[in-house]
Amino acid sequence: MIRTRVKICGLTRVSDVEAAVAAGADALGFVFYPPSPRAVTPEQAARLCAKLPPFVSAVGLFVDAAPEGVRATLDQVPLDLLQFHGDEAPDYCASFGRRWIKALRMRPGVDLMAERARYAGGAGLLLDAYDPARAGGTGQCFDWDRIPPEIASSVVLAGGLDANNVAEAVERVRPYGVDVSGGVEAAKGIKDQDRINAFMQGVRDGDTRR
Ligand SMILES: O=C(O)c1ccccc1N[C@@H]1O[C@H](COP(=O)(O)O)[C@@H](O)[C@H]1O
Repeated sequence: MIRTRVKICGLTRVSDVEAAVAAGADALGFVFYPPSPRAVTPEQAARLCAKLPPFVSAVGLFVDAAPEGVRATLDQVPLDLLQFHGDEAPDYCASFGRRWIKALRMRPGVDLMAERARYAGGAGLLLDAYDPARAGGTGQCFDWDRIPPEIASSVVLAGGLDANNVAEAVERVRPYGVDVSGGVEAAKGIKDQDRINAFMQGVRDGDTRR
């Protein structure tokens, strides 16, 4: 059975990090985008990462950040992977000497095959809903049928996932991984252990059907 990887994003509290790890998350996301209600400082993120087990990855999320800001964050936080969620160019993404993924917001008309070729130097693509007013973390789904079947197994699916829809998402899309933020929260930036556990159960249910 294929095991869909899970990233839980937007962690701001040690207790939420512990709950996500205990539930079996593969990766934890830390938002370095000040306008987000889930934003953390490098100092906070360093504390949150301090007790991560060896096989759980720390992912840093940036949105069109100044390169010196990304570098300063990397000096303080042991990030395993960078997630670029804005309009960053491939050369920018590759300039930090760290593994990275590119988030693509599913704008009308986006050509995923062309974008995949454009960002081929990265570790993968994350697909999120498009909202012209917000950079991400919108809690909205997009039409999963827009994902070309030939790339589905390599993408991370995001956008509006929660315990109620993630099993269907995994079964239908068959992605490499899923990413969730709002769907496991009690309030913005405050995760809920029961929702995390229910989400993980949904992923496993989807895995048994994919
Ligand atoms: O979480 C945020 O606040 C955020 C801000 C700016 C860009 C991306 C953000 N989060 C990412 O958005 C997607 C979907 O989140 P949700 O599950 O719909 O709430 C996910 O990749 C988060 O990492």
